[in-house]
Amino acid sequence: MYEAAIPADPPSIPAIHGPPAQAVPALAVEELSHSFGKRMALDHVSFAVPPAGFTMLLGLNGAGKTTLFSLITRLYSNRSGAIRIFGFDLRRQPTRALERIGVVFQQPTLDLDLTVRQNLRYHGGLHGMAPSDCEARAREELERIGLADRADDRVRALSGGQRRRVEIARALLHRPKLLLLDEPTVGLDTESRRHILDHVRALCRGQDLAVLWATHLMDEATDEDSVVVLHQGRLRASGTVRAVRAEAGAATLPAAFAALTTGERRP
Ligand SMILES: Nc1ncnc2c1ncn2[C@@H]1O[C@H](COP(=O)(O)OP(=O)(O)OP(=O)(O)O)[C@@H](O)[C@H]1O
Repeated sequence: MYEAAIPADPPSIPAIHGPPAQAVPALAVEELSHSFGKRMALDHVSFAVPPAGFTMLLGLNGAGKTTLFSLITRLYSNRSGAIRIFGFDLRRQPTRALERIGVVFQQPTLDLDLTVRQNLRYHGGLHGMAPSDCEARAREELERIGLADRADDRVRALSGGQRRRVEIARALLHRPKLLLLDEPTVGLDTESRRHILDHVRALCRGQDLAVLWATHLMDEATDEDSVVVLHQGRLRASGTVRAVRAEAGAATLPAAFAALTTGERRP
């Protein structure tokens, strides 16, 4: 009911005269804070993810990456600050905001005793997709990840890397425009890691998709990426890899990251 009072379109109408309108970010996080008791997991964090392209969310253990994902997916509700997805405020327009995102959580969430197809159908049902559309999309995404021939196998029979790929296919089933992945390569061998990363980068290029990929593995970032660096709940840097390197006065991203995440909280 609350949503009916809100304009259907995000606030990005370009002016006919005047400066060109900025593209609405896929994700805008504004002054976001979150505490667990006295522990501040996120402290006035602000950054934006461009509407298409690959953004790495970099942070050591405990930086606040999972807490941030939990707030963006509404597992927790934010009491301070704002989260906008393609201009839709998550608190005021949750349906419009959430339908635009797909999520791969840190912990695997497939039902191991259901088949691949049944897992995808279940997700499509939750998103209100018509069964025929859901079937067609499942076929499309399974073909894209090279697992169409495993659609009727139980997930339990798949390798760790294959399960991750199914989770990515599932996250994309309802055609989101922003894909969030929380440490999606943890626990995978080098080849599976590379395969998953290459797959998501290709999606990003070919599907006009914005990706936010949380990791603490520096070697997963490239010079073309945008990065957001979190440390102990605070934003330490955000922007292109080049800008972040320049800000830290470092020659490489790992060196910049080390410089930005050393020591205690900045005042
Ligand atoms: N449910 C919770 N209850 C209490 N404290 C929590 C809870 N979840 C996270 N924290 C704390 O919040 C801080 C941020 O944790 P978070 O899991 O968001 O970090 P992270 O960057 O995802 O780390 P990791 O890479 O280890 O998953 C940590 O100090 C953590 O101990």
